[in-house]
Amino acid sequence: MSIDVADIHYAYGSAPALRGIDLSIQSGELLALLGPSGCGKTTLLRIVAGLEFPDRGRVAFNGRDVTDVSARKRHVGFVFQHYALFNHLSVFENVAFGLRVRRWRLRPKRDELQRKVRDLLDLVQLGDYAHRLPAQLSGGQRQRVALARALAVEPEILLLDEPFGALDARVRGDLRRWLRGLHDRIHVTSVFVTHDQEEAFELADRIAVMNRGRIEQLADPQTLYTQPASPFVCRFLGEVNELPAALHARWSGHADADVTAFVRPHDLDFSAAQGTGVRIESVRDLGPTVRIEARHPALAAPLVAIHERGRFDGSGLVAGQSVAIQARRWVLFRGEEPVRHT
Ligand SMILES: Nc1ncnc2c1ncn2[C@@H]1O[C@H](COP(=O)(O)OP(=O)(O)OP(=O)(O)O)[C@@H](O)[C@H]1O
Repeated sequence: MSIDVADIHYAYGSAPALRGIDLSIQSGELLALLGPSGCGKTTLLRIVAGLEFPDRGRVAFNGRDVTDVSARKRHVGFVFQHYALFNHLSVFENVAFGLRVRRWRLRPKRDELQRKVRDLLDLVQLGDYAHRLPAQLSGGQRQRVALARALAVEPEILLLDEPFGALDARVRGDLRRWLRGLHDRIHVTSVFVTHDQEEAFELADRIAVMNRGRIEQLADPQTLYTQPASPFVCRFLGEVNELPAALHARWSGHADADVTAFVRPHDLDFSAAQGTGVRIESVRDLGPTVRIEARHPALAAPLVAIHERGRFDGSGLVAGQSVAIQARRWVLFRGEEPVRHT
């Protein structure tokens, strides 16, 4: 089922949270809403769900206007960061709950309900845990129960709000790969909220980067990374060096004084060279890579390069060494506007 959101505005009292959101999500797509805390991700998700109603704008599912339709009638499944499973009910009963409370016409018969819940538990790989209580599960297992419960009513849209936010990094990584695999099998149109760019990149078909109630850019991960639409998007996607015109003119061919080159640490190279005025301040061993910070007399912030270990070993780069800098890739901005490569 496709989702179309048009010109959505929403304010909490007099404080605007969404300021003109347009977004089209294709049927079967997995879309991430990515952005810093407070940018409006959750509010937008709740409007799609029907838990909030916009001050202005429309929401449509498969072309049908649902702006004024209640959450109950929108047939969407939800998973939240702290999903309130019923602690006194078994895993099986938690998943069955959504089916038991359906209107009697839609409520499955006993055998069918058993089969359905079993199938769902197998789908989330918890078939052997049906009789356990939530307290006897790990955090990751609990989130999978929450997902099975959301899927039980066969939603055509699945909405996930930081579903793995409360879990440790390792489990998060495992669960998001698992969720991606699940989505590839069941293809339910899904929207998930995250402030973690790595999570968005690994999971999503497309990512909407939000900032202060607006979408700054909507694109697939690769386009977002290689052609960020604004300095904000570029900074939000990870650490980046910002080099003024005079410094990068040599590589970029842009002598334009207003242009700034944004260079990722792994696209910046340092090499030992005398008399450049750029000095290494610190070298930090990160295992497979080495993080090197250098001080340029014209820049307030240190320049950061990340070198692969193979390239670093034997390079003679140590604290105090004077270095030449070279960028392999960059994106240019003139103020807030991207400058396209010619
Ligand atoms: N119930 C509320 N009452 C008043 N203001 C609210 C309420 N909920 C959210 N806001 C404000 O609306 C803005 C958007 O909030 P929202 O929760 O949508 O952001 P978010 O991007 O999901 O943030 P986070 O990543 O921290 O959850 C924020 O400035 C927030 O302070």
